[in-house]
Amino acid sequence: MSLTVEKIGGTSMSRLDELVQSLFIGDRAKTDLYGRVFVVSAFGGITDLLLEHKKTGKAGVYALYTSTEGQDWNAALQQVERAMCAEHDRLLSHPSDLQEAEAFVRERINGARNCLSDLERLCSYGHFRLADHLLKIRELLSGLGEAHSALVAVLLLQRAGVNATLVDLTGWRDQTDFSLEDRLKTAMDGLDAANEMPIVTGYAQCREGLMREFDRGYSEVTFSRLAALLGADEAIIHKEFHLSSADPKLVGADKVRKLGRTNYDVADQLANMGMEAIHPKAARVLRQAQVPLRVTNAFDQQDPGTLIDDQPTQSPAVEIVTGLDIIALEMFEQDMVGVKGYDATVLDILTRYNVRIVSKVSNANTITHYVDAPAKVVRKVETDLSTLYPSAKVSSRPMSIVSVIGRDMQGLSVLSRGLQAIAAGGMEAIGATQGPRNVDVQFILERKTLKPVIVALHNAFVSPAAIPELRVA
Ligand SMILES: Nc1ncnc2c1ncn2[C@@H]1O[C@H](COP(=O)(O)OP(=O)(O)O)[C@@H](O)[C@H]1O
Ligand SMILES: N[C@@H](CC(=O)OP(=O)(O)O)C(=O)O
Repeated sequence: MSLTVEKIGGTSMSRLDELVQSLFIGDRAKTDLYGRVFVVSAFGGITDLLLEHKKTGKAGVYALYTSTEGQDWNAALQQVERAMCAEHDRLLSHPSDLQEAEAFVRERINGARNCLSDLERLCSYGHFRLADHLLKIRELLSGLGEAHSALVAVLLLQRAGVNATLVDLTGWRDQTDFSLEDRLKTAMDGLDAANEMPIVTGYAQCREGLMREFDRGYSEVTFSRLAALLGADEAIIHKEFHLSSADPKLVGADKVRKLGRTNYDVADQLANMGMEAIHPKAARVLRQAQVPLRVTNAFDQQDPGTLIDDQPTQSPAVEIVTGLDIIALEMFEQDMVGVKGYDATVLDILTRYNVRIVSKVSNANTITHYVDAPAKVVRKVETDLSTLYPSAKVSSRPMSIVSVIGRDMQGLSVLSRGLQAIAAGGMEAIGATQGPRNVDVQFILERKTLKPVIVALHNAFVSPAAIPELRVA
């Protein structure tokens, strides 16, 4: 029997009703239903409400609870409860399923609320510090989202006649101290994948702390570790769209092309640009276990999607254009020339505030980091730098970055052609960089031009009108 481990992301989970009749069942014979283990994310937007919004940073329950300003986390938790119930009310129809899902949400949300209130009370005494428990709280809250979506999927599938089994790795009321590997092994032990369909929570409670090691996007880590552990024939990530030459929502679903084939190098560049084809740490696990990875469109299961492996391409080409808003953090110091240590100090401070660096440039007296972090955090970095280097000019500015990416773009003059395409669209690049490895070219822009520049570069390099050697066949 072949075995696949398959992950469904949050955006697709919210369309679970469509997936039951296509991805999960489709036109499969009864026996072909099995041999597939599904790892599921929380419904779209739920983890954002539980923790903080992944893109905007807007505070969720976790961020409110841990802020020092005494904010109303309880109201936010009620909002999560309402959002979860709205999801399963929309998806389930059988009264007993609805009842079960509602009771489940109530039990877990009340449990979490009690934990948070008790801890708050405890920490009002000097001996107990909230700071010692931050990670535990983050883990506790995260698990609620995946436990709920997995249960709803199981209820829907069982109602459709599938022998689906809930595999809850969230450690709810479980005292055992498992490593991730042991939690996965124990949960899978005794399951008969040939005759049942395990629906596994993308969050797994473990000694290492999934959130500490991997933070958001953690369900891909659970997915990859499970695929490696079970020696899966293939690991498959189902997404809302095919992995495409640009965001279909931005450029138009009819204008983008499916990648079809790419490699982990490109996947890493995408992750760096915040467009996670796969969590980089999950990619490494699959690479090492030699499990092939496929990214498909959850709603187009006739199509094999995109295979990601370690192979270089035969012919240079542009594969994808993607971008994001960043902040340019600049330190100008006349005395920097020829003196070592400035860079290391900036890095130390950025690390301390957990600021994600997307790219950087430096010259004789200026170091600029293009970072993906809330403005509030960047301001703290600026203050620390100004205190350490009183004669330096430290500043930050909102900007955007667009990257043109391909396994090999040797000889394609992407930098100069890209600048021409931007200028031809009446826009301007503030900066541009190309490394000697020829896998990406980055353009730095004013924020208002992010979207039109992605469209312009996609037109120039990928659309049917683009010069043939620039795009993937
Ligand atoms: N190059 C791209 N190919 C496909 N989707 C993309 C691309 N760039 C951005 N997206 C966007 O990514 C969004 C999230 O999709 P998906 O990865 O399925 O979410 P999730 O993390 O919930 O699985 C989609 O709505 C799509 O608009
Ligand atoms: N729900 C979690 C885990 C995850 O991986 O989600 P997604 O597959 O939707 O990116 C998050 O938002 O971080």
